[in-house]
Amino acid sequence: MDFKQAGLDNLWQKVKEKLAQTLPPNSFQIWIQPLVLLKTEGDRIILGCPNSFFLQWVKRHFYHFLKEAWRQYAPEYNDVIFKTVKNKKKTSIAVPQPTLPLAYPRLCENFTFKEFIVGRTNQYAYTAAYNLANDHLDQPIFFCSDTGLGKSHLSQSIANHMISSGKYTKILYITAEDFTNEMVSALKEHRIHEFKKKYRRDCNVLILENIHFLSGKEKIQTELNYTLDVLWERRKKVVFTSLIYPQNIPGLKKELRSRIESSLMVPIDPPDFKMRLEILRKKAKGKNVLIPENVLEYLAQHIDGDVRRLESAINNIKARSLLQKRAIDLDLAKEVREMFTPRTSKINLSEIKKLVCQHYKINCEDLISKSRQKQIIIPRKLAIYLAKRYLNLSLTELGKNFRRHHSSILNALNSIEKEIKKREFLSREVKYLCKKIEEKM
Ligand SMILES: Nc1ncnc2c1ncn2[C@@H]1O[C@H](COP(=O)(O)OP(=O)(O)OP(=O)(O)O)[C@@H](O)[C@H]1O
Repeated sequence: MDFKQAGLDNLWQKVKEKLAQTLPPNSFQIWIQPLVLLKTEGDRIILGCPNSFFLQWVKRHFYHFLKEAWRQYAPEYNDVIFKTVKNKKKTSIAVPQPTLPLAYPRLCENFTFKEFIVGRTNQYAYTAAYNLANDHLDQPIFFCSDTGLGKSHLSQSIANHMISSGKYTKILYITAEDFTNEMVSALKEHRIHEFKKKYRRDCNVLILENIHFLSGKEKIQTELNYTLDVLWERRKKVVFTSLIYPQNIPGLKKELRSRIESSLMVPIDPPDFKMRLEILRKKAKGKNVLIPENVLEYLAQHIDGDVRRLESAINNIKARSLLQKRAIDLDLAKEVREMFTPRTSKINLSEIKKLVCQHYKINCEDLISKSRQKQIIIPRKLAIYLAKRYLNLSLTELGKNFRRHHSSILNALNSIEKEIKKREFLSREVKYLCKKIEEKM
């Protein structure tokens, strides 16, 4: 018998017993039990993992626990190294497949149903999400709203709820952009089968954010079509989010559009005064900051739209009161509110439009016309871009001001940003116009 190995096995047993007391039973069972003590190399312990996914996960989440536990029982070992072992020692240990949801690393733990303020404008969205998370709804959901109105919060609440209920495993939460990147690298690295398996066979719940990003990406759309067919055939749950409805997403192939349109279409509108007040109250409480009711009401009255603005108002109130040692009163609230309303105080939309039109020698009416002439399209897109940049108007507000649907606004913003990056001449024009605007501010 190899005494050194026997001693090591003994130590490993103790390390595992220690971890069994420290870690949640599920985590221990799934991630520590399958590890195999391979050998030592100098002051390093080498542990074997069943596959590379497992290895990455354990390294990321349990490395410090393992290192500390080893140090406690055998201080001569300073480090823990992981290696994959292909079936070598498998005979002695049953290796469970990782059953934890793959979504864990990407979810924000505060995005829960409990933290979500429900009111007139998002009641339907909340109810749909809650029912899907509790398995009372089979249909896919399509959450649609302008930015910062709770699409990610609700879709992640579904995932967080499912995880904590323990009923669902293999929840995939991913943005359409990451889905695209993952598919492109899978193609390049000849791992497309693995990719397909992950999204079609190994997935019980797919939450795909920002579907509008797939605009014009035909290959990805085709892959997603097949994936959705398989998931629906297997009665799996699917959730989409987007800034715009499928019929308004430019460059969305009709096959994918029709599949997505079979979902429950769920809009989320901007919060009304009552909800804004409630959101401010709750966020202030969450940040441990005591804000008088009249200040909260003032902020709710004057800061609307995007909920991120409300969160930021609370953060700014808190920071100013702490750093400048000031009382939280209406004066402070007015200063903070100013930061969210530059459009009324300094530069406004008509000045931006006028500046662009003067520069390109066109008529201001052309900006809102239907003209597709090149000499009009570029200034129009630039005016939209500058209005977004300096006035932080939402897509809906921009749409109203340029007499366009907000999907066309989104399209204009995406394409002009690309063109500015690509064309040196245009980038110089933008710099010049920005300088002119900033001089007026
Ligand atoms: N009803 C609500 N109650 C509490 N917090 C909310 C609510 N709606 C939004 N929020 C908060 O506002 C912030 C922005 O929300 P979220 O990220 O979900 O928006 P989004 O619609 O996904 O935006 P985007 O389109 O820009 O990704 C988050 O911190 C979220 O917690």
